[in-house]
Amino acid sequence: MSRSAPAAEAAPADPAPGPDAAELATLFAPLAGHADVLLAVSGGPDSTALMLLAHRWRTQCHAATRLHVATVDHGLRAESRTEARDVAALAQRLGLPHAILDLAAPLPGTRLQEAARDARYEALAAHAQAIGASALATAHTRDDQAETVLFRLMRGSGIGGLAGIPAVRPLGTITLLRPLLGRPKAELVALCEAAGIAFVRDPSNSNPRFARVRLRELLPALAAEGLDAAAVERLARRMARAEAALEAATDAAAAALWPTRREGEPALTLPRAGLAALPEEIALRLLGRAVAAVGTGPVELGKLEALLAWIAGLGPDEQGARTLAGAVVRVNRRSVALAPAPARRPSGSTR
Ligand SMILES: Nc1ncnc2c1ncn2[C@@H]1O[C@H](COP(=O)(O)OP(=O)(O)OP(=O)(O)O)[C@@H](O)[C@H]1O
Repeated sequence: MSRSAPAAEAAPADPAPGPDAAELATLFAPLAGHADVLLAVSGGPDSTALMLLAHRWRTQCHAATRLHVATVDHGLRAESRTEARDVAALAQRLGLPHAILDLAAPLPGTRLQEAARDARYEALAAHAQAIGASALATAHTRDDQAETVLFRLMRGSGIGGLAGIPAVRPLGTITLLRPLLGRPKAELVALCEAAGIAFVRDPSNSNPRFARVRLRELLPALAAEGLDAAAVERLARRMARAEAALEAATDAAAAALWPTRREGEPALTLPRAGLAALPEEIALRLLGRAVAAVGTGPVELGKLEALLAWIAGLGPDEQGARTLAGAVVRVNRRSVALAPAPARRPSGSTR
């Protein structure tokens, strides 16, 4: 990584530009309900700004929440330890406890970015629990939100995926918070610079080997056509609203069609006519839940669409069976029955 400015002994400038006390109180309101919050700080500009702003919020708004900081050292680059120690030094100057976390196991050679992210969240969540923090805060920005939504659009995501990164979500037994999700990255970079704080720039963020990086390079051209981060974030908010309504409608359909189904039951049966009578989007979601409940987990939307189209295309007296994501789906005149697929099946046999 390259540093934006010398990792000097510069004390954070005060008073610094950025949100005032009232804005800080709004931004960090989701943290206020937790006695202890762990801040995930990589040393990049966004998370360095998160640490500065959260500290300012605590002091200026007299918040009672105790802040802790952790940096995950993935051990992938020679400089990573020094960078983690620089974050530790800044945290110390702010009076915040800091920990450097190593990964539990070496990372695989494939899907490195995804594997690193999963391992990072695991390490951060485990540390949060160990220190008694009930929430973990990351520094995702409006730019991250826009990038995620466009990336998912490119990958054929449905409404849920286009809802983007949630500002609050459960992470095991703790809560994951993203208080800066509505703020532009440029503002956070400017804030660090104005405060005289050095930050690191991860070279993997500009490595065109990664699809996300190639997409990021297209963003200025899209913004010039009006599809900027604010527009994408608005789309994500609307999608999140639609997603919540559709999930509620699916809950209602599930309650009507499986009123007696208990958690952990190995097989379930949906009335074929009841499924056919639902709006297609709700039928897809219900079928997706059913497959995930008896099979091996979430199903790709395209495969689910193909399954529903196959069911809908069967004549009233026709029957058949298909296997999807570890679930066998058997259709007869009256019902669509789902059961776990046997662990190993002879190839081609789905009946
Ligand atoms: N090495 C690290 N140590 C601590 N926190 C980190 C580290 N890397 C990232 N984070 C946290 O995660 C946030 C998002 O980082 P980044 O955008 O690089 O992650 P990502 O791989 O895109 O993961 P996500 O799926 O969470 O978006 C950062 O702002 C920071 O809060």
